[in-house]
Amino acid sequence: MNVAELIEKYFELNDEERLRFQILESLYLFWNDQINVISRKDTDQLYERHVLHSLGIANFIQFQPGTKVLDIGTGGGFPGIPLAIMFPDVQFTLVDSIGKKIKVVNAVKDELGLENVTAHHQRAEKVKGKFDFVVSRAVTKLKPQWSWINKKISAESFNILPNGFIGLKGGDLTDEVEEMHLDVEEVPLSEFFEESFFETKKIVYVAKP
Ligand SMILES: C[S@@+](CC[C@H](N)C(=O)[O-])C[C@H]1O[C@@H](n2cnc3c(N)ncnc32)[C@H](O)[C@@H]1O
Repeated sequence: MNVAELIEKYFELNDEERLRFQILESLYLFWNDQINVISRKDTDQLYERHVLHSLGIANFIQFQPGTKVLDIGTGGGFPGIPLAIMFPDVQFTLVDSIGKKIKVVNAVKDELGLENVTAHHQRAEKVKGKFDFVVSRAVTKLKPQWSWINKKISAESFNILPNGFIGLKGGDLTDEVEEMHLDVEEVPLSEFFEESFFETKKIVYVAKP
């Protein structure tokens, strides 16, 4: 199954989106040789393990045009870059505390001509401004992430779900969820995607109280 087929199994793509997703592979192969942003054993699984995984969020919520999304600990741009391809009218801010990863994000963004992405070498705790949603994948436990970002989530919601945090996580989350002392919605990605990789993967959603 080629790239477009894997993504188009689940999402309708227009020509521009399809082309951008196709170009991603050569961009990440080139950049990953120089700066390790995705595990080298995973590069042949880029579309399933990184792109489709990131797009789990697009199955959970269709962001409205004008939504502002912050991706904390984006690494080489996950989930921010695939989401920015899928939602061209949504503004994405991608941050990571490691500068060379942001160099890769900026190169990918420029090659794809993604005008809805800005990327900064910055710690999540230091980001200024307000966002409708904060997203992340594989950064740290929920509680510290929530403490970094909860005051950066705007109180006025205009999407189908209240503003909040949407994370991509794996494994047993019982302890992490308990220590949050807030409602945490857990949605298995196997509800959306049939590939076995997603059997243990989840979306976690915390609405701003
Ligand atoms: C395991 S990587 C995941 C990268 C990417 N989200 C992905 O799924 O491919 C975790 C990333 O979080 C970044 N990170 C950790 N703590 C951070 C913080 N306080 N602020 C910004 N980035 C942070 C690290 O530099 C690293 O790039």
